Amino acid sequence: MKSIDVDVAIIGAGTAGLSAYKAAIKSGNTQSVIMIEGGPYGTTCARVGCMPSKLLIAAAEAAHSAQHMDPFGVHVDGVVRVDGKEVMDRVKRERDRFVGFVLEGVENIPAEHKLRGFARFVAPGVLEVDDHTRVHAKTVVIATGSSPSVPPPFKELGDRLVVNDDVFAWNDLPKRVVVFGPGVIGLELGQALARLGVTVRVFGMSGSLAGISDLKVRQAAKKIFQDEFYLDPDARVLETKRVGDEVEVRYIKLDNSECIERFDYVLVATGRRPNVASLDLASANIEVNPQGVPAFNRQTLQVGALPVFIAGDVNNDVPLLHEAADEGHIAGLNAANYPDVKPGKRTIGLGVVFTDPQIAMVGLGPDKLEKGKFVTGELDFSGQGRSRVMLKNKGLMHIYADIQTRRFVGAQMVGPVAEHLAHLLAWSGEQGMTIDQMLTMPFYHPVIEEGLRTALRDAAAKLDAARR
Ligand SMILES: Cc1cc2nc3c(=O)[nH]c(=O)nc-3n(C[C@H](O)[C@H](O)[C@H](O)COP(=O)(O)OP(=O)(O)OC[C@H]3O[C@@H](n4cnc5c(N)ncnc54)[C@H](O)[C@@H]3O)c2cc1C
Ligand SMILES: NC(=O)c1ccc[n+]([C@@H]2O[C@H](COP(=O)([O-])OP(=O)(O)OC[C@H]3O[C@@H](n4cnc5c(N)ncnc54)[C@H](O)[C@@H]3O)[C@@H](O)[C@H]2O)c1
Repeated sequence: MKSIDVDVAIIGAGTAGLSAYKAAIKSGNTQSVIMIEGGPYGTTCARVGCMPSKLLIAAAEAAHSAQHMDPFGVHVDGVVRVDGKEVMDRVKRERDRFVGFVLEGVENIPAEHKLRGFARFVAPGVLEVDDHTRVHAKTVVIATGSSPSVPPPFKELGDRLVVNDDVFAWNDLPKRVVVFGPGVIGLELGQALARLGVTVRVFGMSGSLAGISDLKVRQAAKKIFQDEFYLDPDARVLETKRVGDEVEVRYIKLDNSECIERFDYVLVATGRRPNVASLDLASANIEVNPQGVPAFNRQTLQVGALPVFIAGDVNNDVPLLHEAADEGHIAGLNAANYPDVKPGKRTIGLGVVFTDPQIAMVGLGPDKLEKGKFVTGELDFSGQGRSRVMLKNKGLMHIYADIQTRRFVGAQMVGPVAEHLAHLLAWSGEQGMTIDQMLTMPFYHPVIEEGLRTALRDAAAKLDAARR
């Protein structure tokens, strides 16, 4: 077996790993860096995550718009035809373009900085890659990402069971798909498939919906999506079994009747699991929690006091692309500068679900705020001027403000252009702005941001009332 000595070893060449690599190299503080990748290059985001999902959603939105023009007095005379093969062809073509950019970047990394194979610890600071190379590293960055977590009973469905990766490998759209898990993935893909003409049922557990913790916002979202496709966030599924090339599901419908339906595929989107199992962390004396994830400092990304850092989905903290990139940067820099470990800049929480209407979450939700210490400014999008003009007037926005400081602390919403509203709010939060300061900002007319102002005004009035 070949043996090499390096300053920094990075396990995983996804978004976090590549970001760690760039930061370590840029630090100028290290002689040697190696980035180890076992799977295909290209990143989860570009290959089977953010980008292909948004491409499928874009096709779905085009189909939906074309089918819903009548209220404007604009009619499509004839049928709006969705060609599944063409839809999937564009998804894959454009996806490959995005992956191509990542591959180009990897290609430009010197060969001596790259190692192919799956790494695992065999001792503190010592990794074995497949069975060909032993790497002795002064510091290690773990950036191995996450994988779909599939509950065991679904595994009996064989090739009728699919996860997100499989959807983006389809050459054509199937006719009927049952989705388990109305989280971010299930809701985005479920709605997109439904809009593309696939018969879709989405089943969840215990009422949870796309991670929305504000019950009133969640209820508003549930109603909007239920008006469009079959969604039961608290489903009573009695049996799921394979019958020939189909899957039969017996369940209690929302109207309480029992029903049996057959589907081409079961899309399991019941959450993701950090890729830690095969790393053999125990060999490096790394203690882990019940999920197998080491305890780490979220400012430095350091694992305990060890020369080990953990970044991206694998640390199971905030599994989002921009967080993986930020964490990779901090981890890479600290690994290169070890033992001079410094806290890096973390930003306010920001999450967007690309459904229509979109769902967005910023900062803290009501579940994380102390009862009686905050007020909630509200906007119901049904009467919001610009949204109504565009017939996008569905949704609810909640803005949370701290009674003591009058500062914006968080927001949850379902509504039009939530991706943009959420950015304005996140940037305000980053600046530590009060609701009053936010209200001094300009608001054009007529724009959806005027709805944000309504919610801010409501919050300001409630803050005043809370003080009296
Ligand atoms: C369907 C879907 C849609 C998404 N949409 C969005 C979105 O719109 N916006 C957003 O912000 N986020 C989105 N995400 C989340 C986002 O994709 C992830 O947060 C991000 O890709 C995580 O990057 P990472 O570097 O941690 O992991 P990855 O990119 O998965 O990289 C990990 C790498 O480590 C490698 N590896 C694993 N184990 C080993 C080992 N032992 N040895 C060597 N290599 C190993 C893997 O092969 C992989 O290449 C989405 C995710 C999915 C699944
Ligand atoms: N737009 C985005 O930013 C975006 C898009 C997709 C994915 N992601 C990232 O990927 C992560 C994983 O997404 P996800 O949707 O797989 O996970 P998730 O944790 O968001 O949702 C999983 C859902 O499945 C439900 N569930 C669990 N077991 C179930 C069962 N047996 N039957 C039915 N429902 C069940 C849960 O209650 C939950 O609602 C997200 O947390 C997010 O960070 C982000």
